Amino acid sequence: MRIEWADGQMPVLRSIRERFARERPLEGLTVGLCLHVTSETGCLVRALAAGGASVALCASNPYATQHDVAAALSDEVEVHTGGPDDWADSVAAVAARAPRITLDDGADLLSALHAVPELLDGMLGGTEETTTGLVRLRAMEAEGRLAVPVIAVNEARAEKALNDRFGTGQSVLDGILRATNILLAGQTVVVLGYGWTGRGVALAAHGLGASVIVCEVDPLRALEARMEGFSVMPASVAAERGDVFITVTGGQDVLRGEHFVRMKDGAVLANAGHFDVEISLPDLRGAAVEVREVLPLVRQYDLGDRRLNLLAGGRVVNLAAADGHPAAVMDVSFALQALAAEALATGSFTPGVHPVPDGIEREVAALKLAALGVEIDELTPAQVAYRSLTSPPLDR
Ligand SMILES: NC(=O)c1ccc[n+]([C@@H]2O[C@H](COP(=O)([O-])OP(=O)(O)OC[C@H]3O[C@@H](n4cnc5c(N)ncnc54)[C@H](O)[C@@H]3O)[C@@H](O)[C@H]2O)c1
Repeated sequence: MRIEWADGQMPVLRSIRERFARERPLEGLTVGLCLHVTSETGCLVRALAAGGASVALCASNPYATQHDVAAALSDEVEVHTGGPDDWADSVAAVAARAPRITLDDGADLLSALHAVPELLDGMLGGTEETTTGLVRLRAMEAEGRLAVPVIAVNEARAEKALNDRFGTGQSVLDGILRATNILLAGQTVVVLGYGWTGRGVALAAHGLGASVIVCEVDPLRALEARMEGFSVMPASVAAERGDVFITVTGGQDVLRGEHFVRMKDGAVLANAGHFDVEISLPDLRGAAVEVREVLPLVRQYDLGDRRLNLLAGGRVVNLAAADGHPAAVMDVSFALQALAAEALATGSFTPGVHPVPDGIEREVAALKLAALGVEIDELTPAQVAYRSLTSPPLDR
């Protein structure tokens, strides 16, 4: 049922699945997937299978597997979802199928294939869903070890604009609200880090009626935040004003002792960055006279004269306290994945990391607009001709 529910929220991927079923662009190819095993991934698996692929799936993170989804998919395709102890075996089992195309979230499958070079024979390439995976793959490329093309889905404009901004923006607040049930309207929310993700969090908090303060270390990003209507100030000043603090920088110790001592009684601390090092837990523990769990996902640090409330132990709050990105956002990510797989099957790429071809970005955006019932203009032939002129005509 969960996959059917996600399918209802993923019209772009559904339309690609329907086209794949007619055109069968992946006919006869084994496609290996090492992704979070979720209902949205189930929809991607079905799209690839409709395109003629023989799909083998393992989990990119054994802790995030939705086991009911894995069980449902195992009736349709090959599924290897090991637990934490035998997770590496499940990745190796998919690698052993010698997939011609891989879809990774963290580069584990492609790394496993590179460990057995004969498995790379005839490989068309892979796609990568996450920053961490691209860091690994670029390191392999720099060392001359990356033997196949990889399409960097994670860096697509559509992915940044929709997934990081709107998906993370909404789901981070969802996590905070589920954990605390506070009213955000009228509160001051401090967003630390104004990248794609931080601006999504700021936008969502503003939309719920909060006053938003942004803290940055990059002058250009800080300027953008200010021009987009947010207050900008150093974290040490924001510490005294905020009711809710959200770190989303990718760095460490963004909130630390010097900030905790300035915060108001009852302040809420949440992290949306990848690792649980953005809020200094050692500093919080060091400053506290007492620590207690006040709600299932809320740990309260009593500093003597004030109490600070840490959500989900400082882990990424939209996954730890909510359900991560909505299916409608994964629709765009996985549409990019499906079309990137098709591009690898039908095109010719050289080994190395490649951006998502512009045509795919445009196709996904156009399909998403169509699903939303939005029409846009097209350039007239005269406008197309004008754009190709090297200098504008002097007379009209
Ligand atoms: N929770 C999710 O679902 C989710 C989704 C996407 C990304 N992320 C994570 O969020 C983090 C940020 O991702 P991004 O794509 O926005 O990155 P980004 O690099 O575009 O933006 C990070 C911003 O933080 C700023 N920054 C760095 N250190 C700072 C500090 N000490 N104080 C204030 N600002 C600081 C940087 O100048 C930059 O503008 C990463 O850890 C990423 O993995 C989480």
